[in-house]
Amino acid sequence: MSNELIALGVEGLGLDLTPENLANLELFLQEMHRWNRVHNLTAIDNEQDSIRLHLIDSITVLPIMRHYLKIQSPQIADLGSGGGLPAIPIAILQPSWHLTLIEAVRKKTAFLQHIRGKLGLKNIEVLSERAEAVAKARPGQFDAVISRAFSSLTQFLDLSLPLLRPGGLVFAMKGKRADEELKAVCIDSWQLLADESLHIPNLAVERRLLVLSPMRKLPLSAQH
Ligand SMILES: C[S@@+](CC[C@H](N)C(=O)[O-])C[C@H]1O[C@@H](n2cnc3c(N)ncnc32)[C@H](O)[C@@H]1O
Repeated sequence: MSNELIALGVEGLGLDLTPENLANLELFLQEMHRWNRVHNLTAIDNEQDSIRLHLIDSITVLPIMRHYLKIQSPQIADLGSGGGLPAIPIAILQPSWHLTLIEAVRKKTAFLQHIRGKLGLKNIEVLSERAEAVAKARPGQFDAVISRAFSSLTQFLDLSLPLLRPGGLVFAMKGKRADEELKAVCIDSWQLLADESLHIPNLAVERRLLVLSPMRKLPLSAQH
């Protein structure tokens, strides 16, 4: 695996990556492969697929997130982070954003802590907990919640709602079943702000990023 190999895919995304960014992304992938061999962190073991499917997929969301997250240092929760996607690549490329990685399986959070130290990522925290528990323990603390391959859209929205600050956003990384999943979402409770197609260089798979915001119900006294 080389910097050039990663650059081949990320060039097409229009992100201005520094040599340090590329070195850190590469180190992350190397560590993932190393831990995968021992702990089976992810299902895909082929290096080329891994680069495209995991890493590139995770950073294609960045331009859209940048567009919607206007504040300087948003607090973002990644539910069901697994081996660190999409949170680790985002944290590498956006050092001013703070990411909370929530993952229930301990061997995975051990890997995430290892990555935090290895890459010197000061802008992430790793919680070895179920998202349901964090939703209760830390209500209203996040400007955004994101997930990739975590749960159904409706379950993800239900879990995200208590975590969000007023004005907070949900970013749902989805594949071709997005339309079907959107039909199940209560339109009185959620507004779909964007449904963006993600283009992954050299790979013909349908990937989409849905951006949603909760409709806050007015208290009865404020309704006419
Ligand atoms: C299919 S993996 C996806 C991991 C990563 N987001 C990715 O895209 O590679 C789903 C992850 O969610 C975690 N998970 C499932 N339900 C969870 C919950 N309620 N709270 C926290 N983590 C959960 C699982 O342990 C697993 O690591």
